[in-house]
Amino acid sequence: MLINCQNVSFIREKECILQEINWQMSPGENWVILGLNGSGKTTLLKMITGYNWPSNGELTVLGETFGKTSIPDLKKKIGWVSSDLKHRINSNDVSENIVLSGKFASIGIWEKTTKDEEDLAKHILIRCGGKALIGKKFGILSQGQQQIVLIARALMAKPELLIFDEPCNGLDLFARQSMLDRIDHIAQEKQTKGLIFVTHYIEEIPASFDHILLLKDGKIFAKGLKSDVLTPDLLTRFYDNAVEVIKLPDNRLTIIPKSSK
Ligand SMILES: Nc1ncnc2c1ncn2[C@@H]1O[C@H](COP(=O)(O)OP(=O)(O)OP(=O)(O)O)[C@@H](O)[C@H]1O
Repeated sequence: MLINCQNVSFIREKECILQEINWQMSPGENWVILGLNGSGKTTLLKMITGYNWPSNGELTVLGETFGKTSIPDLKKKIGWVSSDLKHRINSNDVSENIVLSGKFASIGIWEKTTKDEEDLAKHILIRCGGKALIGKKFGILSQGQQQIVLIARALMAKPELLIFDEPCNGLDLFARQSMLDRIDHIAQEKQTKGLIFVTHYIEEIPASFDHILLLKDGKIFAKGLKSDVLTPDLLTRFYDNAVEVIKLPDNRLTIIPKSSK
């Protein structure tokens, strides 16, 4: 099991932010987490990555049970691509060095690196579609290019679990499509044991993500196979608004509010 949440709750300032979460993710599965603003997605991810500690219940991630394991070791096995990270990166660092820093799970490089490690960083950046970014400072890159660097940085650590937290935020239509294709490609190449993709938009779900977790008000509203969860009935109850589910030509799905006429 990659993730095993058993009755996990997270309480802050007397408020139950996550309530009795029961969720299992097996190796080889790719999950999408969907939920409205404030539903608890980031809180759950922070718990899985060792930044939040469960208030109740038992949480096991990559075979390590919280309370019995070294969290820094666990953090190294998980890659997290989020736009939050962009603000913490030194804008004067060149792309390949940012990728290289992923090996040490650090911001910036504070350890001596070998030529092999430097070559590997460039190789991963090229594989992620970032050949033209080598030698360029992070600060001058477009949002889409910065996301490519962050994905390559996450892969540099050879993570067992890779999390994409709203990776298409701020991307234009075409940069978004190429980002989604890239994520799909990483999934198909099975570069990690499992992937988690957080989004607000159903049409962004790449074909290789076949499991969905719906979070609502800090609770699991539904979980399971995409075909069972993304139904008009269930989503209408989830959003408290009548919606239609529409299949796009490339088999992706989208939803639109149902006309009241
Ligand atoms: N440390 C904390 N102390 C108090 N409240 C918190 C804490 N962390 C999160 N919350 C609250 O928990 C709720 C869930 O927040 P969270 O960021 O997990 O939602 P989210 O689903 O990721 O939302 P979004 O889609 O807007 O990113 C929010 O109401 C937030 O204010």
